[in-house]
Amino acid sequence: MTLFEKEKIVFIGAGSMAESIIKGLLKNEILPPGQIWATNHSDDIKLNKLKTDYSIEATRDYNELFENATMIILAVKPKDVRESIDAIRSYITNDQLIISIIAGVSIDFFAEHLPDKMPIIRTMPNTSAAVGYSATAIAKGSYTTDEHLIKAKELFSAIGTVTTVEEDELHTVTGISGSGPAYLYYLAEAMEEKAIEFGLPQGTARHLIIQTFLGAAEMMNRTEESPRKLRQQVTSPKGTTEAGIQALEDHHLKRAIHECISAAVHRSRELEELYKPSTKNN
Ligand SMILES: NC(=O)C1=CN([C@@H]2O[C@H](COP(=O)(O)OP(=O)(O)OC[C@H]3O[C@@H](n4cnc5c(N)ncnc54)[C@H](O)[C@@H]3O)[C@@H](O)[C@H]2O)C=CC1
Ligand SMILES: O=C(O)[C@@H]1CCC=N1
Repeated sequence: MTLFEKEKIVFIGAGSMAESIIKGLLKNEILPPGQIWATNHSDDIKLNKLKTDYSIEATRDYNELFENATMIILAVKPKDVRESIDAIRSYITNDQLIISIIAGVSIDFFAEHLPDKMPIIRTMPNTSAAVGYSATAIAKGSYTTDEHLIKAKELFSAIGTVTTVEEDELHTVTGISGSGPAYLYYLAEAMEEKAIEFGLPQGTARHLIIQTFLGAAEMMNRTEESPRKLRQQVTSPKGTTEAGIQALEDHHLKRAIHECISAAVHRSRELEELYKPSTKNN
């Protein structure tokens, strides 16, 4: 018997992250499409697309949606969290498992709005889930058992790596790996723009950038060397890299990156404040 043989997983908020996770679950045959259900607020096109593309079940009939549901994955935007919790509360019992992928919103917030002793797990995946490369971090709540944790880890392993952290560490995780793909795309965007300006065909530039990112990531993965050491190995005295890195230093890029991560972490903490238990101030 597989770990998920008796599970019915319900996605609340069938948007892009839910789709990425669903894709990973099906690709890795973690559970069959018939055991995956999804709903969203009003995006009929997306709901129908999920049904057609992945053969999963999709409905806005909550009686049908929650019938025999065992795991509920909350995947709405933070701004929609109160409305979605209000809508599902009466269908939830504490023999189910709640897993949130919502940035910033605390386990305590969900606990306050759901039945007593509710097992709740909070996670932070990233969009690379769509290709099986998410760096997901996972934190448990007070009523989460080892079995819940094992199941959640198995589930998110289908879309990449899983790292267990304390809940408070999820703010930093969000600033690093949750938002991280966007920082790297931003860098790729800038590199591609300049390559094209200097006359490289877009396709050539794209390939070279992708391979450079993959190669650098693989070097970090396979060697024990620090990123600083690896950077120094590229940098010949009076060579091209030295000239390039000097321009980055002149423009304080490292400071900008530090500020970027601080801003993202700060925003995650702000979201937690907005959705503190017993507040209605969003
Ligand atoms: N996009 C990303 O890179 C990542 C996002 N997250 C978190 O994942 C969550 C979802 O993000 P996305 O998938 O990008 O957003 P999205 O906008 O693509 O999906 C959200 C979905 O929620 C639905 N929705 C809104 N209100 C609802 C309600 N009351 N009941 C049911 N469904 C409702 C919307 O119709 C939409 O389909 C967010 O909370 C975000 O913090 C986490 C990690 C990475
Ligand atoms: O931008 C956001 O709020 C979400 C959380 C991490 C990545 N995207």
